[in-house]
Amino acid sequence: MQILRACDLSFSYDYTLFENLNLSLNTGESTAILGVSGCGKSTLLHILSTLLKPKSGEVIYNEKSLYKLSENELTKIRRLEFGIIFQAHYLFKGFSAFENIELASILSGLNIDENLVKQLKIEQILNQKVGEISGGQQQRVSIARVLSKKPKIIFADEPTGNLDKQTASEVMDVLSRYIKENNASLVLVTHDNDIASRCDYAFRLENKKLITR
Ligand SMILES: Nc1ncnc2c1ncn2[C@@H]1O[C@H](COP(=O)(O)OP(=O)(O)OP(=O)(O)O)[C@@H](O)[C@H]1O
Repeated sequence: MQILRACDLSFSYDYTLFENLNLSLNTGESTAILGVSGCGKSTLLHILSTLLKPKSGEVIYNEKSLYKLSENELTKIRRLEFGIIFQAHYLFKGFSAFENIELASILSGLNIDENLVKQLKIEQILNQKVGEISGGQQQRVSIARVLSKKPKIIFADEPTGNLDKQTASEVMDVLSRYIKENNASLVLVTHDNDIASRCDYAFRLENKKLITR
């Protein structure tokens, strides 16, 4: 079932990044976006996930045109229904990994999922302050934090960017299982063809459009 649709999106800074771009995301499915550095992948992800208004076009989520909603309604969707995994993790550095994840599970009203913690291999570092763990460990904590609030769509910018091949593949197992079990959707930006191949659909942002890889 379709959960999000981008219709005729255009965006430019001092030059056009994309024009009349269309994309549809379905529940239970994953989509990868590839493309050369600087082509606008992160910008597109920001537009799809409520963070940046397009110059023209619409993003329709559950039949609502996102950028026609009030800032309050948009914030509510972003906080409760969307899970955004950034390249910069925006974790609270002075808090432990556990406390960072706990903040998100409070939003979902659920306990921290111990299986998720195990699958992401972060049990050993839960009590360490985020400022004292590695970039790859922070990346996995930020994924646990996002999944703990049980989002309906996950928007992930290079979710495996800091990870070795084996750990990257395990993180993809976790994300894939999450969307199947929760009938959620995943859209991720990556430079890694192997990661893109693990998704149900893969597109390349090229010549201001999304083309099938
Ligand atoms: N706030 C901004 N103001 C002006 N230009 C910007 C801004 N943010 C990004 N850009 C420019 O827009 C272009 C697209 O950036 P974006 O981060 O979307 O690319 P990307 O495809 O995700 O790149 P990468 O793969 O290197 O992460 C880049 O040339 C970037 O310098």
